[in-house]
Amino acid sequence: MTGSDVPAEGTERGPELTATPRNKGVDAAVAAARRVVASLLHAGDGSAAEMEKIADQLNAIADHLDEHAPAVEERLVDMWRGEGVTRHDPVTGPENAIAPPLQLHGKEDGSIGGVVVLGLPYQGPPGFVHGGVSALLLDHTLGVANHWAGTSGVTGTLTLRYHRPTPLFEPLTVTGRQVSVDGRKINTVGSITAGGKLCVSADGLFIVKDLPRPR
Ligand SMILES: CCCCCCCC/C=C\CCCCCCCC(=O)SCCNC(=O)CCNC(=O)[C@H](O)C(C)(C)COP(=O)(O)OP(=O)(O)OC[C@H]1O[C@@H](n2cnc3c(N)ncnc32)[C@H](O)[C@@H]1OP(=O)(O)O
Repeated sequence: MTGSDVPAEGTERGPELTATPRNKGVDAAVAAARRVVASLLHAGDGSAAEMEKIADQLNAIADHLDEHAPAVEERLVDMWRGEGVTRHDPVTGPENAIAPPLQLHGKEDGSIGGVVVLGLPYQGPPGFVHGGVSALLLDHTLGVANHWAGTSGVTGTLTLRYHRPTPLFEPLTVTGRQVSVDGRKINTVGSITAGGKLCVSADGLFIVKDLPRPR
């Protein structure tokens, strides 16, 4: 989604809970990489594009990046710097080309939400979003909803109901809300809707567990 789009009903903007992609540095390179992933899939094997040359060019880019990368241990510490939002996760991370990315905002009623459009790389059934991708979006969104509510945990059980196929190429509203905390057990719910219609609902049991950030 771009900044000029109007958020869908029920996702009025509140505090940002996820990193805002920058239009420079690694974020810009990652945005280009996302575009390459989608373009390759769109082109397909029947494309007249010079794929061998493209493979060489992409490998040269990866070689250059690897040559200048820090050690993984160092990078892990860097990724988890601070206590707030992450920039590397596979759902919202502007540094992660796998992330759509979804941007989430906290709302006054304690819930969170965001709007995202998914393209061909996220396809499951013909023209629709892969069920596992919906699960990824919801697992993370419920996790961030817990963070927003003040008690975080790891996913113990995530139950999903797929009510109707989730469309590609249309704005999807993803929401999450912490319902209750009982000792270490956190109950959290969420949904994905398209055009006001419920596509997927999620019910999660998260367990409070201290996983220290790498330092
Ligand atoms: C993630 C936090 C990060 C914080 C960072 C903050 C930044 C904020 C920014 C952004 C938010 C990030 C958002 C991320 C979201 C992504 C979430 C994920 O992908 S999490 C990865 C997938 N999940 C795992 O890998 C868990 C693996 N499982 C375990 O580690 C354990 O099994 C664990 C902790 C779930 C339970 O183990 P035990 O030994 O600590 O606790 P026991 O004693 O077994 O259970 C405690 C109680 O909970 C129930 N329980 C445990 N597991 C259950 C389960 N799977 N389902 C139902 N109940 C369960 C038990 O029956 C017990 O209940 P009784 O007290 O007896 O009533």
